Amino acid sequence: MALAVGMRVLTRALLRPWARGLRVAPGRTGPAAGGGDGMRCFGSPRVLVEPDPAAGVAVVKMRNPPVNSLSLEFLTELLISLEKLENDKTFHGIILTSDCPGIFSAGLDLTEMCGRKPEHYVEYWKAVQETWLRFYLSNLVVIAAINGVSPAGGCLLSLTCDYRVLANNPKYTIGLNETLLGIVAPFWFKDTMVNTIGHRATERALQLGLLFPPAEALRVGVVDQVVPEDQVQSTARSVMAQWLAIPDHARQLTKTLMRKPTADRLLTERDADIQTFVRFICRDSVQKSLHAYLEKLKQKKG
Ligand SMILES: CCCCC/C=C\C/C=C\CC/C=C/CC(=O)SCCNC(=O)CCNC(=O)[C@H](O)C(C)(C)COP(=O)(O)OP(=O)(O)OC[C@H]1O[C@@H](n2cnc3c(N)ncnc32)[C@H](O)[C@@H]1OP(=O)(O)O
Repeated sequence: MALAVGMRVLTRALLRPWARGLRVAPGRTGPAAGGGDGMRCFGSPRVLVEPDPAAGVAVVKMRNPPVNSLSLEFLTELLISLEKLENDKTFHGIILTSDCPGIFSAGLDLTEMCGRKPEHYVEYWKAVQETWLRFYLSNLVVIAAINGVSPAGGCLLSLTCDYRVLANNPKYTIGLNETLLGIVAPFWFKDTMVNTIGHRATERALQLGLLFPPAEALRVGVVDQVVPEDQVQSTARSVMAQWLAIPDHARQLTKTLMRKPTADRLLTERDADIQTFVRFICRDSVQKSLHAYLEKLKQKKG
């Protein structure tokens, strides 16, 4: 039932005008296609997929410049790429990384949550929920090669992965900083963090909106490994090899066992969660905070 709802969201998304023609952009043979068997890169305007069929792995590169903000279009393209890889028996794992220098993802796109109509907020939030559910419950091994800053929704996306490798650069902070924007991380953002770093550390991190630099992120457990910047991709590949060496059915069932209770909570409260989001985001005070935050980002340049 829940899966059917998810499929409907995805199908509707695929029917949108801007989603048409996203299917497979003919590409070059991927540099990541180490097997050299000629399988081509594919993807969409904002998501580049570099397949390595010999290894059963695909590198999924987010390229929604300047900051990989998670707009409705971008989320839809990510979902389409994930679904395509999940439906192709060649692939057992994906490495999620960024094509935007210094930025993994700036999180949810603030322009999707500012000055829009309630119907838009409903549509956007459905896509955010769907992305979380799909990545969190994916049967594939998903490893995040975090090669840039990763606040809020960017951090959440990496927390849906099975393993996080972060580049050792003090600028590459990671965390759920929603409170700094005057907004609140929904319960499933919070639950994902609790499942990763525990209750007390999450309570502190979320209330203070902490963005952890690499050493601290490693200490608290937000990431699993910190490596020199030029070793992020190779480390993600070695970690992937370890994970793929485990019998797939046993690993998948164990992942489901660990994650299903958390996902089920959103699946059963999906509509209520949308209503909560829309009510919250439509508040004048919240809109003011978000506008002010966006303005501050823009003025930073001037
Ligand atoms: C009562 C119970 C309630 C329960 C709760 C219910 C509902 C919950 C309600 C809401 C929850 C919603 C959850 C949201 C989670 C999020 O992800 S919010 C987004 C948080 N993201 C951030 O804080 C990051 C902001 N960005 C930055 O800090 C910097 O941009 C950067 C990522 C560090 C990069 O810096 P850099 O100097 O390289 O670039 P610029 O800052 O110059 O940015 C370039 C360009 O991009 C625009 N931009 C940046 N981030 C975003 C974004 N997230 N969305 C949209 N646009 C973004 C920036 O404005 C610049 O634009 P330009 O000036 O037009 O070029």
